[in-house]
Amino acid sequence: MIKVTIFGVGLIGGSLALCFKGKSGITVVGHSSRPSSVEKYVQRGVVDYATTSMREAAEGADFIFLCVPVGMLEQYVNELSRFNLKPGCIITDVGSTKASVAACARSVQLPDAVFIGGHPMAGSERSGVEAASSYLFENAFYVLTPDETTPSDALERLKALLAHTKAHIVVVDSVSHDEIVGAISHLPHIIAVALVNQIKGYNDGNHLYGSLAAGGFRDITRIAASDPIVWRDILINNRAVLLKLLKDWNAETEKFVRMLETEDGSAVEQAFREAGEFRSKLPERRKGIIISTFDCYVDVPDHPGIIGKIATELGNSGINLSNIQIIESREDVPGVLRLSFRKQEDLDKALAQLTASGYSVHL
Ligand SMILES: NC(=O)C1=CN([C@@H]2O[C@H](COP(=O)(O)OP(=O)(O)OC[C@H]3O[C@@H](n4cnc5c(N)ncnc54)[C@H](O)[C@@H]3O)[C@@H](O)[C@H]2O)C=CC1
Ligand SMILES: O=C(O)C(=O)Cc1ccc(O)cc1
Repeated sequence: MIKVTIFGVGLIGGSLALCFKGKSGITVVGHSSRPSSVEKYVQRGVVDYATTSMREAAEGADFIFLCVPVGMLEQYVNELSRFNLKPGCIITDVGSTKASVAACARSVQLPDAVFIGGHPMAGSERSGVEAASSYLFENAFYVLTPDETTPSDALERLKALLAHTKAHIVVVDSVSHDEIVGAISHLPHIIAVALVNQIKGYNDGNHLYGSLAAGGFRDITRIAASDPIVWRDILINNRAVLLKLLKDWNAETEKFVRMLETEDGSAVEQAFREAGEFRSKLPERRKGIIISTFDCYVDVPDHPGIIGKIATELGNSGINLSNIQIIESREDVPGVLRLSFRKQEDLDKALAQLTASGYSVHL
């Protein structure tokens, strides 16, 4: 039996557990310091076994995944170094930053064990085991950050296990990882939060800002709803990279200030043209780090059970719904449901199915 231990069975740890559980020869063990969480993991069928004992979870494990907030990773690595780990045990993490945990693992004596940093570049603004899904990493990139001391057979064993996630493995050095992911994920999260808070300030004076900000504004700021603790740790940990990126960001917004002050319409045009051109070349079909959803809106009569009815109808037709939400902003119809899908194909199927069942559906 291969024992895979997960510390921090939340969105990412829970999703990994679901990818491995039930696969032949694998037993998944979850750890939490809270007894009520341990019970919940087993009840929900996310792990085969769960314990509040770090030692029991770690000892005998072939693979250990650290899936806790970035600020806790070093503490966990230090703690693991005090246990009798199984010879050949692979310790990996899923933190959104890689350089500091790699440096910590290098400085700590981990007899018989090998540390290889990791970062599944998929997730969502949701958190906790309730949001975990075995499909989360499918077709996404999964970065591994081995260094020159990493034994190649250990890297291959980790890659073989991660094949269960159906993600595409990419090997990058930890410092480059933090620079690139800082730019494409951490900076956008800061911008989304700053933008929402800017509008929140205006809304305190006039509530029309919030009312009219539905739709597109909600979409581009979805990631502003991400977990505050997880993001506190990521931003503080990657602060050196982010301070440089924020300076560059200020320079970009300054360019717009100057274009508007000087009424330079052709410079505005050029900025949109350049951005559009680069954006059109970005890979479209691979799941990116910031995941888009494919949405449609359904007018629904205001009666109990309607959400369940629609969800069941889609489920029975094999259509994977990723989110369902009641929208209150439209007053001209009895009720509107926003249905979100991860794939265009599922959205297309849902449109056909619900229209055939007599619902009024719009994009
Ligand atoms: N949220 C996302 O989309 C992604 C997150 N990550 C990384 O994965 C790790 C876990 O993030 P999520 O699964 O999103 O978070 P989560 O909040 O869903 O899960 C965190 C887990 O760590 C446990 N934990 C242990 N000590 C904790 C402490 N001191 N404070 C808070 N929680 C503690 C929690 O009980 C929970 O089970 C983080 O390092 C994050 O940077 C990586 C890829 C995507
Ligand atoms: O919700 C989204 O689209 C994200 O951006 C999720 C995410 C959060 C943190 C990561 O390190 C990787 C992906």
